[in-house]
Amino acid sequence: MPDTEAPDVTPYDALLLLSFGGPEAPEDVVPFLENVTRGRGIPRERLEEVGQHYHLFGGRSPINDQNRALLAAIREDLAGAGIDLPVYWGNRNWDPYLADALRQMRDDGVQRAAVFVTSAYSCYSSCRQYRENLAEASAEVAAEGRGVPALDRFRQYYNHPGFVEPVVDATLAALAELPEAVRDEARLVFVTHSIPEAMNDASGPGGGAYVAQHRSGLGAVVDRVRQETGRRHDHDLVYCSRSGPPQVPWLEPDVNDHLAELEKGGTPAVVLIPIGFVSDHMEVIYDLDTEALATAAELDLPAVRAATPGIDPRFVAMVRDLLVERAAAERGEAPARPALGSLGVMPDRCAVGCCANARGPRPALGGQDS
Ligand SMILES: CC1=C(CCC(=O)O)c2cc3nc(cc4[nH]c(cc5[nH]c(cc1n2)c(C)c5CCC(=O)O)c(CCC(=O)O)c4C)C(CCC(=O)O)=C3C
Ligand SMILES: [Fe+2]
Repeated sequence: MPDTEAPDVTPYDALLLLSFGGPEAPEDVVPFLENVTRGRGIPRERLEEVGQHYHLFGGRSPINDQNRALLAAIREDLAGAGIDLPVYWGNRNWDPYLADALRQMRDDGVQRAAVFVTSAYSCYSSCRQYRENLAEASAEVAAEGRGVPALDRFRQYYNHPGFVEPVVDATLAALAELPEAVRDEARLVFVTHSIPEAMNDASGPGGGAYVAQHRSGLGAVVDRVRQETGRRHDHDLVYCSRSGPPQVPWLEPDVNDHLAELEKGGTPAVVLIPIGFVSDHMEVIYDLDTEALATAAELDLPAVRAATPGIDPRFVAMVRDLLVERAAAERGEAPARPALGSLGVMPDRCAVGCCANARGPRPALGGQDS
């Protein structure tokens, strides 16, 4: 970039990619599931079933390779913008673990890092739990007596144009794959991870943010699709990957049940849009591509699954935009904060009590009280 100056990322001297992690070999599957579900009361049968999903794909989750690709793309994007910043990667549930990433950062002399989490929405699982992970790993590394970098987690980005625009294009591409005769009447079925109703009720600063954010974000997608096609497609928000004991209510309807209802009601075709996922996780390749598409085929309902953002250049550039935005804010400036839809921008630091942990308060970084 000869003519433009590199954006200022002071006070940051590193970027950290924080993700879920996944098994990479058959022998990893059980220990991985134990890490995920420790103390979360998930029935044995559900764990065995989910283990089978992983074994169907050779015991290897796609998520770590997707994060390796994202890491490479972020590094390339930052370098292309003239930003010279090391990028680290750590997971909640599998190697490379978050605490090891923080140790490496400490050893490399990192003082203050910005944190990008591979999860776009507010709820305990997708937001506060990561903030607890940051607090716990920081405390673990700090206890070694050689310091630990300060960590600032980015705001939620479900409504950032860099997330929404790739979903719009993926929806248009999926519509184009449907037979022309049914394309105009195709229903847009947005899918996200189910969570317990109580977790949704406690999500965000005022409660209910998980569902509200999905509705607002998918509304922006539907509007943009209409601009491109001239049609406002009927649409729904439905759920996949329900877990937990049967007596605990989770968000419904399940995507498979919903497809059966749509078919009964005469819907001629559907596009499945995994709006809750930033890349093709196991939930996408198993719950949607394997299970839901099989349900649609049984129903004789034409269905196409839209792509996730993955390493779309706009999604990758969004990470840089969030970095530059947050750096400016931390320097006391008032940066532009792009956001689509009706709900506005989420704060850089979560409100006190936001996305409460059902099992009681635990230390969490990135809050107004941390
Ligand atoms: C909201 C949400 C996201 C989206 C936000 C984000 O991306 O973080 C997400 C992502 C993911 N969830 C994943 C995997 C699992 N989630 C589980 C369990 C659970 N998820 C929950 C919620 C979420 N999960 C909840 C409320 C539970 C019940 C237990 C608990 O209350 O904690 C279980 C245990 C078995 C089961 O119960 O199904 C597994 C194996 C993977 C990796 C996939 C891969 O390998 O590609 C990813 C990206
Ligand atoms: Fe999950």
